[in-house]
Amino acid sequence: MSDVSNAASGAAIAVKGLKKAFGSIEVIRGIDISFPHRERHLIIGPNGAGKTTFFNLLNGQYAPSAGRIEFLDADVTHMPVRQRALLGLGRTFQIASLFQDLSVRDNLSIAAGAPEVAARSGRSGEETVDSALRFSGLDGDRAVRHLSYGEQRRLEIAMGLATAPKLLLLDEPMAGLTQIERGLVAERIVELSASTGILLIEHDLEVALKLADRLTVLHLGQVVAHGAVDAVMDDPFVRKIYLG
Ligand SMILES: Nc1ncnc2c1ncn2[C@@H]1O[C@H](COP(=O)(O)OP(=O)(O)OP(=O)(O)O)[C@@H](O)[C@H]1O
Repeated sequence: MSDVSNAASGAAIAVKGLKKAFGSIEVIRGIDISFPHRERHLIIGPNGAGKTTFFNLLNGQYAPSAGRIEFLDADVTHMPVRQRALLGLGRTFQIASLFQDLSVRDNLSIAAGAPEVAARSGRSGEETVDSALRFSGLDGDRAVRHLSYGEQRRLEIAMGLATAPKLLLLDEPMAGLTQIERGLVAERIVELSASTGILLIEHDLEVALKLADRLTVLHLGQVVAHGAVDAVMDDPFVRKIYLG
């Protein structure tokens, strides 16, 4: 790995020796990395590099084959998804998990409902929902089934926000959106990062590179570059992977 990072202090999340195999195929092949608090960090890599698998390990959806994961200095390696979420490790809800017959506001209320959310945010559930609603730019009374695809993607991110995360994992939030909707989501992500750290997987580099503080490139289950955006994009190996 070529390390072009600036020294980072105080990790929000840190992994050591992380590996994940499905049967005999090792998809994550030994990742050591940490992400500081309050950073907008972009993760890129070719299809099949292991980006989504990496997120699934971070949030507890998959158990690692080896290695250790620390979130806010606590060992969460074997902690279930819900418990990590209660600690403040958020992941956007998928459209499939939105309640289509309920209103936008009711969906946000469900996301904000856990007592830990109020404790973490220091705000009432209603305030958290109002703020997530403003963030979404949506009419709270509309039923989710009447929203466009782009609006539902925005609600997905707002649902993540309504859990008052300390770190939010966003997996391809721009996918399937128009150019205008991508711009809106990018603006929202920048706003969001005032109160939470963001780890973002995104294929649309034109939009995503503009909003990232730092960048990590995964390739064949390993980190091949990590650090400031310009330095990583100038890295000869990264250019080779992307430009051939
Ligand atoms: N549950 C699973 N069982 C078996 N193989 C899996 C599983 N999940 C992922 N893989 C394999 O792991 C590799 C990495 O997949 P992953 O989805 O993490 O890559 P990615 O970098 O997110 O790709 P993309 O950019 O296409 O979304 C792929 O070869 C994929 O087929």
